[in-house]
Amino acid sequence: MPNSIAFNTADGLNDIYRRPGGLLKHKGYEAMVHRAPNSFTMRGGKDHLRRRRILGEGLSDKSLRVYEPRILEHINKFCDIIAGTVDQDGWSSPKDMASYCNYLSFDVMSDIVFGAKYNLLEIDRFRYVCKVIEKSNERMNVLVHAGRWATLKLLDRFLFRRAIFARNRFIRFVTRLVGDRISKSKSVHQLESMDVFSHLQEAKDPSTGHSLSANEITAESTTLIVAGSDSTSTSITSVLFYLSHYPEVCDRVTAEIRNNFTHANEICIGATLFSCRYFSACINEAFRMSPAAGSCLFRELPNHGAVIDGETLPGGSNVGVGIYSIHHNPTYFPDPFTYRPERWIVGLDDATQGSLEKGLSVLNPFSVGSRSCVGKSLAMMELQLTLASVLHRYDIKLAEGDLGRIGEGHADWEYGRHREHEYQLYEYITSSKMGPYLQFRARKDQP
Ligand code: HEM
Repeated sequence: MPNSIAFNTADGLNDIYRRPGGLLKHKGYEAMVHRAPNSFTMRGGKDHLRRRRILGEGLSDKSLRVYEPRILEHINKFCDIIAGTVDQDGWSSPKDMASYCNYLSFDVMSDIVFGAKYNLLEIDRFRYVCKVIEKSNERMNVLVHAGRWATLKLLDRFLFRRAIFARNRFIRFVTRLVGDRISKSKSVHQLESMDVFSHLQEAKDPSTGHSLSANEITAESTTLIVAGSDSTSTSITSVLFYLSHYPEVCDRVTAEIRNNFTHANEICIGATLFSCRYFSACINEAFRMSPAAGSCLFRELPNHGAVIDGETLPGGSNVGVGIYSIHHNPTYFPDPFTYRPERWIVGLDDATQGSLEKGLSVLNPFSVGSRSCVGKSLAMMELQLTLASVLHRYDIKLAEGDLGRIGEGHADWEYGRHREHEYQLYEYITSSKMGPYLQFRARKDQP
């Protein structure tokens, strides 16, 4: 795109995303609008701020405390299922974490957003939804980044026939989901049923007193499912990929979790989990290495132009920072393609306060500023609870043979995909992925 410039510096990140007043998202985001814009696709302005405030309530710390027990139920089911039947040494059969984490995240998101129990973890019937979201995003990604395709309707239909079919299937699924939720809201008014949808239904515009329309509520809740499930699943699989490829790191973080929680049912969001510094470092390092949304999130400069990272640029240009790129910039992260959680803890390895601050200044898997991820706390809750529960209950190992190689790069693949110890993600707004295939064994010293 000749009018778009990507920066790869901390100053660029600040000038673009933390700018007072914010920059508009670039026009390509409009390609994602269906029926009504939502907080993700709105380019900016007061409407976006209002919408974001409403969502913020549904995803506030207070709401998350209500959701936590429900999230833990899904996670416990996930833990039971991944262990499944075991061989004579107690190891489960290899499980594809990409699929199981997709099911888990979808179950959590549909429960938290709609109060719906689809139980993809146990039942096949609705698993197709994860696949159609991914397929549909292949096309969306092209439309967002190269909007002109959208105007070439015949070509669009020809090239993306299957993606369009997938999108229509997803829309039919969501229409039914919303319909079910609306009928439920007429009969149920208990706290247990609280979900993000109920916040959207109850919200009123403070200036006009108007509620959101049915189309707006649908658009908003749909985007939460799409934005929230795939990205969280990728982030969980990514940590599991690195732990299974760096056994000494895995041993260390497992010991930390087991030393801090005697029983798995003690695991919850709170001071003890936050005190597990190595655990947090493992998550940060996976976010850095394989961010779920790794591309350049373009913003449009105002008509009068702007100075970005010392460069004067004309109005209308698109500017952004590639999240994957800056996470691998050696200025901020020496030896950027090695998974090294120690870099996030001062005093361990060669990490100093200065190097830590440098790294933190550009670590942005959730983006930064006024358009950063509104679901970050929910995502972190699911991610931390899932990983801590798995590590507490199970020893893990990579499947043997070719199965264990799935998700890795290969020396004879093209440059950039050649690193065996790098989890391979494929950018489609969020990411698609395969593997890792892991085996689980109940820990021997089970308390
Ligand atoms: C680890 C998991 C997640 C990651 C890595 C992630 C990442 C991101 C990123 C990078 C953005 C900025 C996108 C852009 O500017 O185009 C974003 C925005 C957003 N995310 Fe997330 N996200 C995650 C989980 C979630 C969850 C669980 C939800 C819903 C509950 C969610 C809802 C949203 C929404 C609505 C926006 C748009 C916010 C706005 O523009 O004001 N995300 N996310």
